[in-house]
Amino acid sequence: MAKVLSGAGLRGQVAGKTALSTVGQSGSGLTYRGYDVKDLANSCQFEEVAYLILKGKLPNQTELDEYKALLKSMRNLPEALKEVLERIPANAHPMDVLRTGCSMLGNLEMEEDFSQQDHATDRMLACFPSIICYWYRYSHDGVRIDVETDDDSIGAHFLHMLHGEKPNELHEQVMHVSLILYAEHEFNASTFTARVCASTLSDMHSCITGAIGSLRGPLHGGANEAAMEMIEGFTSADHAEKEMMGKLERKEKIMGFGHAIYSESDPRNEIIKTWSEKLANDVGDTVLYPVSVRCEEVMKREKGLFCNADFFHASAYNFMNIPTKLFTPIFVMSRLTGWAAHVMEQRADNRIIRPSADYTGEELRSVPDITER
Ligand SMILES: CC(=O)SCCNC(=O)CCNC(=O)[C@H](O)C(C)(C)COP(=O)(O)OP(=O)(O)OC[C@H]1O[C@@H](n2cnc3c(N)ncnc32)[C@H](O)[C@@H]1OP(=O)(O)O
Ligand SMILES: O=C([O-])CC(=O)C(=O)O
Repeated sequence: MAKVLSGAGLRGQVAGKTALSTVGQSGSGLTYRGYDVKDLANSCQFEEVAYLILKGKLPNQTELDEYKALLKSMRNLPEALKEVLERIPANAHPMDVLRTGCSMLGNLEMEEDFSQQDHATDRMLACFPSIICYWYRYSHDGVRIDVETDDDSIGAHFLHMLHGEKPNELHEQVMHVSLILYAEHEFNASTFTARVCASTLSDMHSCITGAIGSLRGPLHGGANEAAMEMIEGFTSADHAEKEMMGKLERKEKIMGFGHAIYSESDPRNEIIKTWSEKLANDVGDTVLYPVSVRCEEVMKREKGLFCNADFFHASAYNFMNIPTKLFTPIFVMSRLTGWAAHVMEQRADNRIIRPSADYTGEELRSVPDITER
């Protein structure tokens, strides 16, 4: 008989193997293929880290230049996909738009067999920012933007299309850091979704479409959006403290805090927090950053809970004038690398993922005639 797992949410259960990352092995700490995320965020561009995760090694300069040129050449969108995006209303959630965009791309540029998995992944990495911004600018501003900008990086491409002008150096740098921090995280809910889908030998677009749906929820990637909605309602640090205390008394969950694996801290927090502070100084903010810091203090003091990767991403993105609803789609632009690498890893040593359930329903019984129910 199958062993019944004790904790809800499969917490603490080993569900497979990975060579991609380690998460919270000593209560904190995150590595991608053996490199500390802090070192990667300090010294790399996002495209280097995407290459590391997807291809197994850090690129040399020539490899990086070639990879960036390849991605740059794949930013355009097929007309049929643009037509679909133009039909999605402005009040749709951009995560739903991206889910549809990914699925439609899979119809138009199908992964015929697994030998095309690298191409399918690179194409999505290059054109997800185009999908988000093409829809956003068409539905909100009525313009059909040119998605083939000459920007050097994925982050700059995104900001350029969104704002209609090239980003400054600080903003491009923050996008590199943010995309690196979000890129990979072992068997989190969305990645596990992708692996389960991959284990049926399904195609890459199906795996990624399912993962987008999993990431959307506020207990996972959607927390950066939910955190922003909360902090923008606070007018000062003292106001934030008062409201937070009320929420805790009412036993509400505060988005952007806590973690299923880390027990001491989320190493991504101190990195994005530093960049959020730099951005706050750059825009002369005197409210949002102090409010965020006070929320962090209150949660530590009252609940012993720490900020996860999402909390200070909210203020950082806000300082760069990114609309709140686009926060989680940026997470997708990055996590796509981790998802795809996990799909490839699953395919390389596959057995269909099919756990068992502990049955809690009725004993065996006979079907009554419809007149007797
Ligand atoms: C990039 C990412 O996906 S990071 C995660 C983003 N998600 C969020 O920020 C949503 C808010 N956080 C949470 O809901 C949770 O902390 C999760 C989903 C991240 C982890 O969930 P779990 O591992 O199941 O932790 P769990 O919910 O059991 O928390 C343990 C205790 O801390 C409390 N707690 C955990 N997180 C929070 C929070 N954010 N606010 C208030 N209380 C919390 C729980 O209520 C629980 O208390 P209890 O024992 O009195 O019931
Ligand atoms: O690992 C998790 O459960 C959630 C998380 O932080 C991530 O996916 O980045």
